[in-house]
Formats: sequence, structure tokens, C-alpha cells
Amino acid sequence: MSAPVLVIGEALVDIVGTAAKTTRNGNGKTNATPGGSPANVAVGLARLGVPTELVTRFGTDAYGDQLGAHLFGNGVQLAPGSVDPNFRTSTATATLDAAGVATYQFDITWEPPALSLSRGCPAVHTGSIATVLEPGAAAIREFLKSLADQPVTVTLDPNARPSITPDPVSTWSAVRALAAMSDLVKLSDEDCEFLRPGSTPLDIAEELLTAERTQCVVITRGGKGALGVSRDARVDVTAPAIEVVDTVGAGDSFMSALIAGLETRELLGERRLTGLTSEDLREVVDYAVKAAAITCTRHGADPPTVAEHAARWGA
Ligand SMILES: OC[C@H]1O[C@](O)(CO)[C@@H](O)[C@@H]1O
Repeated sequence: MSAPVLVIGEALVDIVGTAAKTTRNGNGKTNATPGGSPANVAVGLARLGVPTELVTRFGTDAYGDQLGAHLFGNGVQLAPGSVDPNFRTSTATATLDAAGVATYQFDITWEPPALSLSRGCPAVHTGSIATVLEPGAAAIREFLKSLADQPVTVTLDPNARPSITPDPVSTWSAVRALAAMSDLVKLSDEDCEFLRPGSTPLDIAEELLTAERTQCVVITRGGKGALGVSRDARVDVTAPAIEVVDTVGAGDSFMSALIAGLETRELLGERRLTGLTSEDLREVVDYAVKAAAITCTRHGADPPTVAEHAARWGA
């Protein structure tokens, strides 16, 4: 079996409710579901058949047990030190608007166990709060630096959360520094509006592609689909029409499917996306858009399996 993709970052519990219903025990209409962008990406990868290891940290409280069962049940390997009895499991309160679009408030601390690269690991994925909240963010920066000469592909999803990083200017400069150490960067149009107000997604993609290492930038555009830009290709993929239940974890499903699609095409590892054609880019972005669409039709961060993807959209 091939070595697992390594995913680094928060695993937490999402407490999801509509604006009037977000109190934990208020009217019983909230749902506590496993979440955390990197944990969601790890589950999405495993469900798409990609062996995956997650480096995270959560406790042995009731929420931690829920997370552990979820990750284990989906076949995600947990790196040593990820479950810590002295740690209180983090939570996010996601408030849904009338269109099912979530905004988040967090109760989170982030300090990962030791980070190391195993032999043959095809890709390292990180992003979200884990890359901006200290002290863990510094550990991730150092780890990404150490990967500069390693035969591994690095992917990043900044997944900006303004309640954690309210200042767009300093957040964008942190994102740019991490992006420059990544081969693939995925952002959402919401990230773009917050981080670079007034710039188009294409401007942002081109700005990030000026970094020597970065080969590809993909920007999701909600119900409109996604834009993929590489050094020599640009694709615009439309999203299928669906009934949105909520958008929680849709971007994470997208990210998993993007990595899974690149893995299938053997573009990860030391390839670092070299030789990615316009056709490859269109196909992987299309696969990712369709994975995200499935997640939007379900409650919470619930990415599809290979079989569910094929059943809904064809193989
Ligand atoms: O990690 C930050 C938050 O983002 C999500 O992954 C959705 O993208 C939630 O599950 C989590 O609470």
C-alpha cells in the first residue's frame, strides 16, 4: 500500500444551527458534528480511497470521543500524540443564514504534536486555523520550510475565518508566505473577498503564481463552480444545480477531491504537479466541484465516498 497523505491541523466539533438556534442546549435544534477543515479533508481523502494520516490534537472528553470514533470509523490514521487526555476538544459554533451559508465562532487552542515526514509520503496538506493560530502555526511554518527539498507535494487551503484573524492585511501576508511554500493553493471566493477586497479571483491566482514553487491555484465560487489556474492553463468549471442543505465542509470536500484527483494522475510526490495539463486541471476541478456539491446536499461536513461520487455523477 502507498504511504499516506499527511494532513495537519485542527479537528473539532461543529455545533451547527440557524441564526435563532445556535445555543448548545437551547431548543434542541443544533447538531454537534465532527469538523475542523483539515480533519474534514482527511476524512474526505480516506472516503475517496486515499490512505491518510492526520496530525491534530483533541481530548478524551465526550466531543473528543465523538471525533476519534468518526476519524477511526472513516479509516483516517491518527499521528501519535493527536489524542491527549489533558487537552479540551475545540469547538466551532456555525450559524447558518437562510441560504445555508455558515459563519463560525470558535473555542479553540492549537498545539500539534511533533511534525515529521514519512518516507514515500505523496503529499502534505494543511490550512485553516491551524496555520494562523499560535503556537501551532509556527510549528507548521517551520515544518513547511523543512519540506523545501523533499520529494513531496504541498497543498494549502487558507480557509480564512475572520473571527480568528480579523485583519485582512496581516492575514494575507501570512497566507502569501505559506502559499509560497506550497505547490497547490485552494481558496474560496469568500476568502478572496476578505483577504484581497477589490481584486478578482484571477488577479489573486496570478499573484500567488508569482511564487517560484506554486504551480496551481484553484478558487471555488460557491454555486457558480470553480476557477483553476496553472502556469499554462486556465479552466472555469460550472457547478451542477443542487438543493443546498448547508455549506459546512463543502470547501473541504472540494480540497480532498482535488488531492485525490491529482493522486490518481500520479502528479503528487516529487512530481509536484509538473506536467499538469489543462485537461487534467479541468478533470480534477470538475471532480472536486461535484464532491463539494454532494456535501452541500447533506448536513454538516459530510464528504462523499468514491461510490457515492460515482453513483451521483457517474464514474
Ligand atoms: O476548521 C474551521 C471550520 O471550517 C470547517 O472545516 C468548514 O470549512 C468547519 O468544519 C470548521 O469548524
